[in-house]
Amino acid sequence: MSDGTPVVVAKRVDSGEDADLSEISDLARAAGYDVVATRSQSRTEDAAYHFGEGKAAELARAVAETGAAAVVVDNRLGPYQTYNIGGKLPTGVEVIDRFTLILEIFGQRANARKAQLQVELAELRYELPRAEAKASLAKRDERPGFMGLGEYDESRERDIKAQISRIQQELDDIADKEESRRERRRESGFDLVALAGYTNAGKSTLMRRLADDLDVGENEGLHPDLDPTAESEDRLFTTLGTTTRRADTGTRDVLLTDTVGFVSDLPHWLVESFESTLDSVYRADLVLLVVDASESVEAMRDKLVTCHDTLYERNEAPIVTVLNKIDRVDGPELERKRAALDALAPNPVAVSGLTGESVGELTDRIEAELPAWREERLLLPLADGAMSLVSWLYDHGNVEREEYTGEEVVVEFSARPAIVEQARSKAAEVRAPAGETESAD
Ligand SMILES: Nc1nc2c(ncn2[C@@H]2O[C@H](COP(=O)(O)OP(=O)(O)OP(=O)(O)O)[C@@H](O)[C@H]2O)c(=O)[nH]1
Ligand SMILES: [Mg+2]
Repeated sequence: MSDGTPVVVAKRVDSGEDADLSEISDLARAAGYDVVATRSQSRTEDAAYHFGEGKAAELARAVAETGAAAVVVDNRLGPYQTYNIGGKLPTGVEVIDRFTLILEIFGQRANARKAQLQVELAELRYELPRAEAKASLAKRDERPGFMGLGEYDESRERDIKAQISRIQQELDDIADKEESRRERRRESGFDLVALAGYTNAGKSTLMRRLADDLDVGENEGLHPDLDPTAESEDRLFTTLGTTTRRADTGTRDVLLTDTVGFVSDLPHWLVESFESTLDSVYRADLVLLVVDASESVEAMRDKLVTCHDTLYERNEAPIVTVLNKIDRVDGPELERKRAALDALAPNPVAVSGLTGESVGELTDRIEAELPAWREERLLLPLADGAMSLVSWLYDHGNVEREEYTGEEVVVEFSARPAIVEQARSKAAEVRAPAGETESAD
């Protein structure tokens, strides 16, 4: 849709030298736009135009010179500011703010039903205050078609609210199903580890490095929703949905989930719209917070703060910070960055997902940080069911010893506490199968 469409990118900062236009340009390119010009301004926000009125006129000239079809603004624009800037531009030229742009990218990449619903929900939440503004403008000035949203219609706000609650309901149902799936996976002895981090930090690359090469058929048999692929590209928001693969970290059976990256300056409602996707992070047993260590300390710090803010309220799991891309950083520089970021990223693991360097240290650390397993020893008669219990223990925990002595078998194993409880009742069942107990009558 927007492939190759020329756009002008603009950004305002309150003070200081030049605004950094690199991330917003990357986002525009990720949406498929061709960035043909950039403009920035350092001044306080203008109530009417956001930029100074002179800068708004300069944007219009840049559009005319380059034939751009839209102006992409990195700042948070109010509905009236969007309208006023639009009024300066040649007719038909759109004003796109940071959130609309991100929603556009998400919309293009949303394949699964859940992702589509989340994008739709975010779009509606974005539209609601604008529909309200449009209503009041229409009443005041009788200007129909404000911001290209179509004719003002009395019932539009009510429609939006009804759609929001319908989608919210459907997403809640999906979230419930996913929560029970996480519980089933835990009951089957898996630990759930999630990769989180800023977009483009290298999560998907690390995922492929950690995932064991179980063939897909076997993967599918175990868990129909496991996905063998996780794309990587030097592009923002390559990953949108969630991908889960098995990883062998030594003794534990880990299911590793890769998901959407974080990005700064997102309004609350946008993050909320992706809540059920982020649940795979919030409800994991351990979170690996991936940071691109090849960037400047300042960029790393800003991105870490964004990640912590996103995780802060709802995350329940311990966090291990992973400094990634160390193939691009020399030893002294890495040490300097590690020290500078010590407060935000205590005791990090430094790896390269691309070359595999130090990935072994990471798997050791994963094992060390996962919730502790309990040790247990069971003595079973060599009766019906004993062998299937032993193989169940192999599937759900870590069997350390298995010894046969004539009529009995001794198994020593470790597993998560819930599994140990289940094993005990299964063992009681083997010793005295239901219906065959002597005291039955
Ligand atoms: N040099 C180097 N490049 C890496 C490393 N890990 C990832 N990259 C590159 O960084 C870019 C982003 O990697 P991805 O794995 O797609 O990052 P991501 O965090 O999944 O990104 P999104 O899904 O877009 O949020 C790609 O070009 C990777 O090849 C690394 O350890 N070293
Ligand atoms: Mg990715």
